[in-house]
Amino acid sequence: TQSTRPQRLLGAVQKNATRGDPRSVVKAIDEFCRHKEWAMNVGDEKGCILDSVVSELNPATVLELGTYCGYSTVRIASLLPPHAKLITLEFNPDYAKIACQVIAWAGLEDKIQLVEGSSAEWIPKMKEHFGVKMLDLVFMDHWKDDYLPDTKLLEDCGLLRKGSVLLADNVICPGSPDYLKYVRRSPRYKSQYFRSHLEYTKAEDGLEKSVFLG
Ligand SMILES: O=C(c1ccccc1)c1ccc(O)c(O)c1[N+](=O)[O-]
Ligand SMILES: [Mg+2]
Repeated sequence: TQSTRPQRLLGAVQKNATRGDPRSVVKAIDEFCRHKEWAMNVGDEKGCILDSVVSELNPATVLELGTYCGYSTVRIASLLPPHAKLITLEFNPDYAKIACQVIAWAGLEDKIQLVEGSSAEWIPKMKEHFGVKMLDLVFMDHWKDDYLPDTKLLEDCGLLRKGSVLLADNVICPGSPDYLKYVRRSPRYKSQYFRSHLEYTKAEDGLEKSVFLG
């Protein structure tokens, strides 16, 4: 039977990356997506912006919405301090199965908790089910129409504190106009746009970093 693109991406990791070396996993995926098959990872260019936000924040608790094949999951987790935790939610079971193996290849299972399900279902369970008190960083990279409702859900569930950072991928392409308007207009956020390009292409895209002011 035909393989899927995520399965081929995993194959490239297992062929070209070194077990236990997260940066080699990131590099193998970027090479595959740039030279073989495009895939919707945050990619190398926006990935460097992501790295700088994570390194500057040094978060203890990170929530990623939209795991896909685990590229940004591995990229973020490789920069976290020793006892920090990253919870990543993925709705698509086929993606989750691949991401689990990419995360294992990188040797980051101890830092990452991969949950299969919807953000709407799991955000309200963060505290009771994962023992999460507050989120220091939320990386939003799932369905673009869910960025805004999920942001309001994070607020309503009391998961954001003064200084919590929302970092949203694809605010231009494919775009999340309602989310962008909300965080840029709201007095409760200090928002900043990092201009870049859609992964592995010349199309404009960017990351929006929004600090919750409490
Ligand atoms: O929605 C798409 C998309 C739309 C159409 C075709 C392929 C992908 C997409 C494109 C780039 C992204 O970085 C990304 O995160 C997504 N996504 O699905 O979440
Ligand atoms: Mg994306």
